[in-house]
Amino acid sequence: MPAIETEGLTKRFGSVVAVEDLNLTVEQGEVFGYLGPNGAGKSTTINVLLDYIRPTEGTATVLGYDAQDETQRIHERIGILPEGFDLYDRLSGRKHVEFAVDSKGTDDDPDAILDRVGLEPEAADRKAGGYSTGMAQRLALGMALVGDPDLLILDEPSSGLDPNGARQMRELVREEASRGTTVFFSSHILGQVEAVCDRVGIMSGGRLVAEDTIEGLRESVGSGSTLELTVDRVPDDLDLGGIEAVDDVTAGGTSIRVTVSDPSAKSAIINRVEEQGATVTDISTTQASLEDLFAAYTTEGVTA
Ligand SMILES: Nc1ncnc2c1ncn2[C@@H]1O[C@H](COP(=O)(O)OP(=O)(O)OP(=O)(O)O)[C@@H](O)[C@H]1O
Repeated sequence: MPAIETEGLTKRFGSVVAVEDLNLTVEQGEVFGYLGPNGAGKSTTINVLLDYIRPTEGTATVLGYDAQDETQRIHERIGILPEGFDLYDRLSGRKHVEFAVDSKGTDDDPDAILDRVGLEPEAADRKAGGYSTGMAQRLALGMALVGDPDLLILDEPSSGLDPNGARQMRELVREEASRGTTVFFSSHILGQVEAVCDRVGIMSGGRLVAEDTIEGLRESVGSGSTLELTVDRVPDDLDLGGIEAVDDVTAGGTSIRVTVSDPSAKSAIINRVEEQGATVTDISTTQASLEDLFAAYTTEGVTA
C-alpha cells in the first residue's frame, strides 16, 4: 500500500485548473520532495490529501484511507507542518507541544520532542509570540512529530531557517525516515530537497511533469554534466565538432568548459583537445544541480 496515491486528481477553481489529472504515488518509507514554482498546484494537492478542499475529479488515498471519506483515520496517523501555520503568541512553546499531545491523546514527553527539534528548555518556556521564524518553524515541526506519525507532510519546512536550522531540519527528516516514517516534503529550497529526498515530483501549471530520483531526472533531461578542463593554452581553433554528446563549449584563459549530455564522452573530448596541441593539466566534472533540472522541467518544456 503506497503512503499517498492519487488517480486522475483534478481541482479547478472556476476557470483556474490548479491540479490536472494528477497520478502520484509515494511509497511508504520514502522521503519525497514535491517541487514546483509558485502557483504550480502543490498546496492544492496537499489540501486535497488533508480534505481541506474537495477535488473536482479523481481520487486520493493516504495510508490506504480515502482522503474524502476516511479523513479522521488519516489525521490520526499523520503529522502536518502546514505552510503559514499559526502559533498562539501568548502561549509558550512547551504549552503548544502539550496542547498537541493532549489533542492527539498520546503519551509523548513534550520535553523530548522540544529537544528533538532543537528548542532549549529556556526557549521552550518563553511565549511563542517572541520567537524568531526559525524557532517558530522548529516548534511547528515538533507539534507535527507528536504521536509518532506514519506520514509527515511538511509544506515548505525550511523557510526562514538559517543554515544550521536547515541542516537540523535535514537531519530530522532523515531520522524520521529511518524510523520508517514517510516524509512528503514540499520546498522551494532545492539544495535542501536534493540533500534529503529519495525521489522528487515536479509540478508545473497543475501537471506533474516529472516523478523520479534526482539521478533519473538527470538522465532524462540529458543535460548531465559540465566538464571543465584546465589547459596550458586553449587551441586557436578549438573544435569539438563531431562528438555527439557535446552540447556547448566555452573557453577562455586556460580553461575549457564543455556541457555534455553523456559524461562518458570525457575521454573523447580530452583526446580531441590534446590532438589540437594543448596539454590538459586538470579535469573536473560538475553534475547538473536540482536547480538546473527544475529549470529544465518548468521553463523549457521538457516532459517526462
Ligand atoms: N482557493 C482558491 N481559489 C482560487 N484559486 C486558487 C485557490 N487556491 C489556489 N488557487 C489557484 O490554483 C493554482 C495553484 O495554486 P497552489 O497554491 O496550489 O500552488 P502552489 O504550487 O502551492 O504555489 P506556492 O508555491 O506559491 O504555494 C494557482 O493558480 C492559484 O492561484
